[in-house]
Amino acid sequence: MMKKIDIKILDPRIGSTFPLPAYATPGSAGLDLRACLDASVELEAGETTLLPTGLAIHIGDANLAAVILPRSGLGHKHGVVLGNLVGLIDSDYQGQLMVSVWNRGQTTFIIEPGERIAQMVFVPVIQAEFNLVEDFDASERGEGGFGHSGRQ
Ligand SMILES: O=c1ccn([C@H]2C[C@H](O)[C@@H](COP(=O)(O)OP(=O)(O)OP(=O)(O)O)O2)c(=O)[nH]1
Ligand SMILES: [Mg+2]
Repeated sequence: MMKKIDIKILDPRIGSTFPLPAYATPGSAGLDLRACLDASVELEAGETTLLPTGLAIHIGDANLAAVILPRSGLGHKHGVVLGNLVGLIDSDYQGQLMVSVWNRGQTTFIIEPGERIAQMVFVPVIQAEFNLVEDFDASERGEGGFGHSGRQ
């Protein structure tokens, strides 16, 4: 199912020099986000930097959000992941989409203008209304967690 999401172009190069985010294949879950840069950025080993995308979206529906995730090739081969591990875009956020990139690798990584540096996935959200109770209805797990059931 496709859903219309309002998008604003903040940098005139978006839509010409740098393509708008688009699904690469009909089955893609993620839209690649590009670094909207004037010049390449050298990200030294261990360094984190915040990159602009030149775009803003307004999701405008509390039952939707977007998450920004690493690209697996960048993360696995180059150690370039996200400084916040996962970015969460609230449905009422109207500012520029920013990507925090962290070079957790051992070597400098050069980010070129327009490079696809992360991906964004729209996800359904349910906002909870808390129902205060003294005791929960019993469940099979109860309070067991954190490896409670062993490793095999
Ligand atoms: O990778 C990210 C993460 C967040 N945001 C924007 C959208 C999001 O709605 C807003 C706030 O993010 P979050 O709530 O995770 O950050 P915070 O540190 O709690 O900031 P705030 O006090 O503004 O909520 O920042 C991005 O552009 N990129
Ligand atoms: Mg917040």
